Amino acid sequence: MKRSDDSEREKRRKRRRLIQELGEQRIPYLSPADPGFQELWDSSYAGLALRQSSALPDGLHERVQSALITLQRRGCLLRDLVRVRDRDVFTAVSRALVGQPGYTYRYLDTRLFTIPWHCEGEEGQKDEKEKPCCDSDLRDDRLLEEKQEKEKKEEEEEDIQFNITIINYMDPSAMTQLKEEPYYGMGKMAVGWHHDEDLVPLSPVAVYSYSCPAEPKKEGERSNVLGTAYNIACWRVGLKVAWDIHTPGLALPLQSGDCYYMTADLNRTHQHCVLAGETARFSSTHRVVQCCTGTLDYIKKRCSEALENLHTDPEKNTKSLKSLLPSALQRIEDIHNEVFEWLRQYWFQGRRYARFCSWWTKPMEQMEKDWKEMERMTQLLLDVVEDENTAQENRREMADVLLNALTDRQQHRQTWRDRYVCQSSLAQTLPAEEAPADRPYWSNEDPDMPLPFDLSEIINRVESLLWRGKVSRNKMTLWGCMTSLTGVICVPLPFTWRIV
Ligand SMILES: O=C(O)CCC(=O)C(=O)O
Ligand SMILES: [Fe+2]
Repeated sequence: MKRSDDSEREKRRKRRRLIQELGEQRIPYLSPADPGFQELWDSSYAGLALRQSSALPDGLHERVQSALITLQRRGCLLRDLVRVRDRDVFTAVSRALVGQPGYTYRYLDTRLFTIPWHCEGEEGQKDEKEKPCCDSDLRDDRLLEEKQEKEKKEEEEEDIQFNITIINYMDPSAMTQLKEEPYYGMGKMAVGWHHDEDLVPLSPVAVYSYSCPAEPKKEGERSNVLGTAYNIACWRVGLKVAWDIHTPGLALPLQSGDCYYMTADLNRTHQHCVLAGETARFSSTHRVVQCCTGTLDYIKKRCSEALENLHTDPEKNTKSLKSLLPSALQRIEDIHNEVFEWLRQYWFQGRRYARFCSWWTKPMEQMEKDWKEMERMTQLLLDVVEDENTAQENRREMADVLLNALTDRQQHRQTWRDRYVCQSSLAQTLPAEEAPADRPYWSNEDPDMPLPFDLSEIINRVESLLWRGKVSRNKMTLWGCMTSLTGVICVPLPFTWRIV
């Protein structure tokens, strides 16, 4: 958290410096009609590739486009509440994450959970009831994904499989406040400048762009009529070299059905934005997400690892911790914090997942149960640390581990509560099932919960234990020095640390 805060601050500083340097001026950017466009593309944007709509097989467009429309009609595409520069905002585009079952994708402090796409040979797929309602539609999307994957493989001879796609939708006529692109004057942005986050290094990003046909204009409305066709401003992707105000930017128009690719390390060295056209538009943005810490399998393994340290005596029906080694305790308390974050992320997005896809419901219920057991484990650790009769040699170290974990936990809880409270006003515009849920949250008197939500009182207790430990140690050292100096006791004092 600290490191990401620092890098955020650093970025803000850099951005301010660039804006100052730029003053009132705008940096030039080139579009296809401008001289030098292709040269600029070749020299400064070589990782960008375009595959025009006509180069894709017949039949594909229709299937993919109808799949996208179905997702939208079924209400699967929703605006995310993300965190940008310490503020919570709605994304201008509505989105859905579709991909490998159990995968998640993190961006702007938000973890999205996949609507699973169909996987060949998957157990659950045989059970019709378990399938997400839009699964059959997603298969079309997967065809596209397979195709793009095959093409990319041929091009790059790399064994890369896209594991997720973020599907975006926006109808500019329904948006009143789109931001102007600030550095180049490229026009209204649907998605601001960014690098795609959370990808494996060098992951290509393959984007299918579908602009819906324009509604015919009504009598009397101003339009550029060319015979029966309209000259409609089209959607574009904007590219710029990151932290550079000298290289001109590039604006690439996208006709409906075009694909563009960001290959090699373009996503790292450059930023991109999406410039709104006049009609509604979908995009399906395929990528290879880091999956080491972002899958359900991963977090389930972490839960099991933590719970292994909990021993239940079946006769007495009591629980205890198996290992009190500080390194083991540290790992478990870290897992506890990590699981809490998954739960809050999930519930912050309300019940939207359950509405059209039941895939995550059971796993999240289980995760909440596991996390409750971890609350019990923290309570058991606190008992050991506070028990004066169990003279544990590493009691101070245990208290240290506990204090660090509780301090982090308290801070996370505060951050999530703030996000929730601050959202409440924004969220009032949402249907109940999409509004953020304040979960897990409980009152301090909840008999089901071993420890309170607000940890400040416990943190004070553990802090004062450590503090008293220090005082007692200093007193003993002082006493040892005095007595050996006066010669009353001439042997070194046996010294053991004890928290009293
Ligand atoms: O819609 C596009 O063309 C790209 C969207 C994008 O940059 C994103 O979803 O990360
Ligand atoms: Fe992007």
